[in-house]
Amino acid sequence: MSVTKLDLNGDPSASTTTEDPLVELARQLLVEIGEDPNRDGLLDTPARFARWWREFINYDPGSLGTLFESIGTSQLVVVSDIQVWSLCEHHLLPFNCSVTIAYRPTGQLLGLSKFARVAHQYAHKLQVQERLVDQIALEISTLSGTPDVAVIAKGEHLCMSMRGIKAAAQMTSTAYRGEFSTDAELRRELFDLLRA
Ligand SMILES: Nc1nc2c(ncn2[C@@H]2O[C@H](COP(=O)(O)OP(=O)(O)OP(=O)(O)O)[C@@H](O)[C@H]2O)c(=O)[nH]1
Ligand SMILES: [Zn+2]
Repeated sequence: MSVTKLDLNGDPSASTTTEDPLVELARQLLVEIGEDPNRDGLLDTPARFARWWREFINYDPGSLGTLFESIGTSQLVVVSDIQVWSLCEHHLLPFNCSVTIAYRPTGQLLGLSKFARVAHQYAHKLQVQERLVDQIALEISTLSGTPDVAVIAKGEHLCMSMRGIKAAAQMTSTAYRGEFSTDAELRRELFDLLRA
């Protein structure tokens, strides 16, 4: 794993390729936990570690901008059970979430795949689950021009199940924007749909 540093004066021949600092960090980590980074099985591990971190934080959601013309109704649209992985910012351990996004497209219609792209985009950061749902809801609202957005996520955090209290549990967090935060009837409609 290497990082290419471009010459600041714009001379491409002066660019240098240096090792990603994450590689050395991983070697040090292995030493600290009593491992030998030079043993056969671990030789490529620091480079793999660096690659996975870069892959995680450099997630590219691709195109988010595809919008379709409004169909002129305020029907409820729900995209449910989008599976994402994120990292808890307290322990740097993974948590998985099943994310459900609902909106009333009074503005424009958002392409179906964009809901998953947005969910992954905000999962690919150090997170707490409450902020994850908030950020997804705001982004969907901004992209679609629709104030009425709800995001519900159900997650299991390895920092809770594999260490510490060692209790597997599901955490549900919600973000309601626009009418979803004021209209109990609309929320009930959403819950009924999710149960159906
Ligand atoms: N609210 C919330 N808490 C989280 C999330 N992810 C992890 N946590 C919790 O963050 C807390 C961090 O608490 P600390 O007491 O500082 O850390 P700790 O000593 O490792 O705590 P324990 O996990 O209880 O062993 C823990 O209670 C975690 O379970 C999250 O997404 N949302
Ligand atoms: Zn944690």
